[in-house]
Amino acid sequence: MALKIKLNNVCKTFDNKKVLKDINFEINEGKKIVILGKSGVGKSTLLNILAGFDKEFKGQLDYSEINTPPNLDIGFVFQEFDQLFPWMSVVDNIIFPVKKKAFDKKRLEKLLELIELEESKDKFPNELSGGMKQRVAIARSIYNKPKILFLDEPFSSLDNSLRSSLQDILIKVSNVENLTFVFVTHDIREAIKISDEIIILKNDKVIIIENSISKKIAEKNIDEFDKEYIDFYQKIISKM
Ligand SMILES: Nc1ncnc2c1ncn2[C@@H]1O[C@H](COP(=O)(O)OP(=O)(O)OP(=O)(O)O)[C@@H](O)[C@H]1O
Repeated sequence: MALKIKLNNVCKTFDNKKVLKDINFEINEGKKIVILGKSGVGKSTLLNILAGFDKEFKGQLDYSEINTPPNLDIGFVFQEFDQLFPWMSVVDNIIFPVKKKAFDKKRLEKLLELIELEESKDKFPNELSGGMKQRVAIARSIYNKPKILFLDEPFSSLDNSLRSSLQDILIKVSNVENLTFVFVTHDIREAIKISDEIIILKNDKVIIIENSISKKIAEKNIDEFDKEYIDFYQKIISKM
């Protein structure tokens, strides 16, 4: 059996305000999924429900081949740069979730190389840039080989060139590790670049689009695809 998360009529209300209404879709193993939508549409709310942080919702959420989260079957990367422990080195932050149970030196070395952290491994968070902190957060979230990784706008506070290099690292890591991930963003360009499936969210509406272009973008310059695809997504969002 393969990993599957199935949402059935998921609804969420805050103070009588319906934020999510009858959301239905599936997350399947190996997929790189982006949830795309304007600010305030409920992307983080949905991610928190999927990751098991918020249990107060209506509807059904079925997990196959994964223990109902939150637990170490999932990894989570937040937007904020302060998600690392300031009193721990890069290495200690990365191995923290499983420190006592199973420290795996080879695993650590592989991740430090893959996420380009070798030279910073003994530094502390206050010696790192925002981009470096987010790289450490990614390394920590996947050290234990979670079955699925959730990322909530992890690069949105970075400038464009740094953001692009972090996207490249995420693509590389997810290919090498065969990661299933769900990534929230309001940036169409980012969504097109890193996903193979885009879920466009607008309250009670969800449109799912297979993103065959992402593989081509990995080899070419995204600007070559800008006009056609960004116009396409903008039209969909404005019509929803
Ligand atoms: N704990 C809460 N209590 C009350 N309202 C909330 C709470 N969390 C979120 N909301 C409201 O739910 C709506 C959706 O918020 P959410 O953060 O999920 O949106 P988002 O699409 O992730 O936005 P952004 O892109 O700006 O982060 C917003 O109107 C927000 O104010």
